[in-house]
Amino acid sequence: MNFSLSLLLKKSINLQQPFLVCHLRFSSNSQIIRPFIKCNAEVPNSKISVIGLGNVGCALVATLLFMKLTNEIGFVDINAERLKANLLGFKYMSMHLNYAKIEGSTTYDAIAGSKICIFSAGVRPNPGESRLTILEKNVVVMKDVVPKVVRYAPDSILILVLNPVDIMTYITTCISGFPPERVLGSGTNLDTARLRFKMSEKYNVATDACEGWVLGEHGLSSMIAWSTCKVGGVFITDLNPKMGLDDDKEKWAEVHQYVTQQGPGINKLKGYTNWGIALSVCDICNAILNNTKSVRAVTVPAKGFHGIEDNVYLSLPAVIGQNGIIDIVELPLTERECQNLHKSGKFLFEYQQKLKI
Ligand SMILES: NC(=O)C1=CN([C@@H]2O[C@H](COP(=O)(O)OP(=O)(O)OC[C@H]3O[C@@H](n4cnc5c(N)ncnc54)[C@H](O)[C@@H]3O)[C@@H](O)[C@H]2O)C=CC1
Ligand SMILES: CC(=O)C(=O)O
Repeated sequence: MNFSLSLLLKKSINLQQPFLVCHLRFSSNSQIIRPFIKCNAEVPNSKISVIGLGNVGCALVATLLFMKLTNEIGFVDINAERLKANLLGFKYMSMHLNYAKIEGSTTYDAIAGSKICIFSAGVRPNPGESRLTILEKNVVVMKDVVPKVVRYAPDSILILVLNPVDIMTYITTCISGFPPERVLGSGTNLDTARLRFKMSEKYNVATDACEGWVLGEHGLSSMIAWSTCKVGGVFITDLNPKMGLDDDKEKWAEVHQYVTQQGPGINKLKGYTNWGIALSVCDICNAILNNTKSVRAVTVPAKGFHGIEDNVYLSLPAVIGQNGIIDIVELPLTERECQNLHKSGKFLFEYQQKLKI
């Protein structure tokens, strides 16, 4: 018991009236928390909203809370009951993690004024199916959802998670009319993490000692830029010039298989994936909110980079800050890597072209 509380209790036991006086003194919030400035509208906005509170959306909100990235979270879902249950769960969770204002609703006022809106509403592929099989269904969802987000959060930065994420980024850019720097896809940030994880296992070192990029589609046509892979600052191709090739004795090509099979593999085991993508997207949010200018592999319009001529959306390393995508890093890829990136672009562009938006 602290000193003032013990005094208060003593008084309340001995004398009825002083207790009442004390009680009245502290009954009004406005007297305890006294106004200091007239309005705090100048405080930078860090509200993050999630559209679609399923497996991914829930993992995202939980991770945002754990990371204490923002003190204002909004979310929307069409499933009112699940939404209400999760809203209560998150509110109680936030009590243990300091102050955070959390709003959840089936209507879009919950996301009003957001700095960042993350899209995870829609369907996921059935185990064993490609992400591209859900393209048309998720286009329908985005046609419904994006205009509402634009209306309620017109200045936000949009992050796509919904699959197939690269084409969804293209569609959202078209529907929203937002400038391309404010629409990005989680893309191969997750695949790049999976690559670096595998490298760290192989060399028995920390993941931050491993570099390297997975680029192109977030899917089977992605490619690993082997020439960029480093461990402890050393280019692996200096030690093994055959890295990633068919006659590579270290069989690095199997790491590409590993990377592309993680999503489908986890999906087969539990029906969905959520934890890795949640942290991957929170990492992008951190770069935006704190203007860190971190370089991450995210889905961007790739036309004009590496000789790509089609208006296709692919993952390339991008510098991310408070306004979204600031710059794109054009890596010095080998000819073979460039060809693989083009193949991935052609593959996605075929799907993109068939769409009616
Ligand atoms: N890019 C990536 O690396 C990853 C992408 N994903 C993708 O994220 C998406 C979501 O996956 P899960 O969360 O597992 O699915 P889920 O089925 O658990 O959640 C989807 C949520 O969207 C809601 N929803 C559907 N239509 C809506 C609408 N019109 N408006 C508002 N809410 C709506 C549903 O009620 C549901 O709560 C899938 O497309 C999945 O493939 C998942 C993991 C990783
Ligand atoms: C589902 C998905 O896209 C992934 O975990 O890679």
